Amino acid sequence: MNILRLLQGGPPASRRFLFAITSFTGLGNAGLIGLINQAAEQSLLGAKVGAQLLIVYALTLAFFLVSNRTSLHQANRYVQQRLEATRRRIVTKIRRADLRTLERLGQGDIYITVAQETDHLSQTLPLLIGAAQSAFVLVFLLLYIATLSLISFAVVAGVTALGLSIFVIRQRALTASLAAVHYREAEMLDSLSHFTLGFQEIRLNADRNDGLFAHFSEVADRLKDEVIAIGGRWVALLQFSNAFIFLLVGVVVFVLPAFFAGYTDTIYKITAASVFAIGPVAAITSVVRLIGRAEAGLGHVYALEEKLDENAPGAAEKKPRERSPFRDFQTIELAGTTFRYVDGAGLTTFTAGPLDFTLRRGETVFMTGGNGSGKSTALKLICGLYRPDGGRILCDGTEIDSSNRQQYREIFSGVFTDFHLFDRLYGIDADPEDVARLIARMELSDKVDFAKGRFSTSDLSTGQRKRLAMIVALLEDREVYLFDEWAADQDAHFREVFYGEMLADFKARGKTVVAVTHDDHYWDRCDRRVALDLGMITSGEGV
Ligand SMILES: Nc1ncnc2c1ncn2[C@@H]1O[C@H](COP(=O)(O)OP(=O)(O)OP(=O)(O)O)[C@@H](O)[C@H]1O
Repeated sequence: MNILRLLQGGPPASRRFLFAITSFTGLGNAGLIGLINQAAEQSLLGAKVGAQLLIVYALTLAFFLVSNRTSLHQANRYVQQRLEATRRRIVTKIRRADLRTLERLGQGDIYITVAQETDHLSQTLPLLIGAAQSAFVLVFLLLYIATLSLISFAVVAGVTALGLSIFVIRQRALTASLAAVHYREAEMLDSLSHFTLGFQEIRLNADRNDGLFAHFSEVADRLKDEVIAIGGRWVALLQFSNAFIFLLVGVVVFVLPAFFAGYTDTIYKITAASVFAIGPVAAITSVVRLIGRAEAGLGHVYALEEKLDENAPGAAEKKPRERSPFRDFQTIELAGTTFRYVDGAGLTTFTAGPLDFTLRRGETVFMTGGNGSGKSTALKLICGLYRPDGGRILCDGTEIDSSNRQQYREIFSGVFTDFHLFDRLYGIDADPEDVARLIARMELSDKVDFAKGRFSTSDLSTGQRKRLAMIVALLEDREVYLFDEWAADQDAHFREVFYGEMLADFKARGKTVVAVTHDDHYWDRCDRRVALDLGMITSGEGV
């Protein structure tokens, strides 16, 4: 059970304390029921209910209230700590994952699972402690019945065990259906996102708009049907629990007296104890849906974690960063390096390489080729974002493997086609004056401000966003710069700045540059050009 797996992970002392305090609550609750029974019996026999019983009752009530309160507080604290630890663990795995693993998982799944599911769990799991308390009450009630009549205990325990087994089987079916709803919800969200992301396109084409809406309605309809079916299962489970408890009381009141002599003396107390069980049983069944939802939610969290674990880099790659020993490199060599994109069915969709290529310190290399020829893939291989499937990458003769790959990555910076602008300069201790100078150099002074480690920007065009990404890359001050069609979104003036001034600046500062470009009239601005086709280097001067 996923909930147990989550709860088991915490500090043993807190777990034991939670277990103990919750069982005390159940004990207090059952004690109160026993005392009520005793007082009622005395009244029935015409005896006066003594002050002693009243005091014991008041003390038991105080014990119950204190342990109940402590149990709920402790459960909330414990669950939030467990969820926080799970969130941290998953984010740690994400930040250490392979780029390919993350590309395969997709952002939507990660976001929904880490943010939405854990948030939902943080609200529902503490509520389940009420059900746990009720479970303890039931256990103590059974023990109480055992003190009254062993035969009744055996019958009631037997019927309860049978009822519980049926309940658990049905509850599992409900959990499985809830897991299926998760995928339907994701499908619905996906369909919904087309309305906002593709708003311009659907407003220009009414037929597309209608087609998308028809698809959305279909998906939403399927989700509704699934949720209604789950509602039906839940109602059936609820009805079963109600029927079960009255069946139990019926057995105690009508069946047992017919079979056992002397039973009539205790029938009153056992009946009362059975009736008191109605509350706890109702409390447990009322959270069944929540348990199912929490089980399914945690199932997704653990499934995501397993996918992240499948391709996790070796432990050596997780080492904290030191100053990279590769910063003074002279050559980077790709020797027969290959890389494959593999789809969900395990089929290779594209192969890059074998690539044989040497990059020397300080040179400016242009990478050219048609769409889909593998230029971006080659860049990600060169900088160690993709692990080669075959061949080797050597830096000054040292092979790059999982023990040094992170240190190797630390000599690279750049702007990829799918670059991301962070909200602040994480991990870069930049002098605000340098930043201001670069903002002016990129002609963004009227658009971008920098204060307290953060950029504040008004709406930027794609070209302007790329210029801001360039500022961040320059502030990183790395040895090798990779640019994937950086100039493609710049105007003629800024293209000239890039090819005419910036590349010369990089060279003057001894930086190595590999730039993917389609701008053939600037091809003379590099030391050499490497052309790719179908993932292979087809020509290159001095390769
Ligand atoms: N993340 C990915 N998952 C699966 N296949 C991919 C992925 N990225 C690229 N590909 C495939 O690999 C091939 C090479 O793509 P790549 O982006 O490296 O080419 P490119 O030369 O940079 O193209 P372009 O000039 O259009 O940017 C293409 O067939 C593409 O469909």
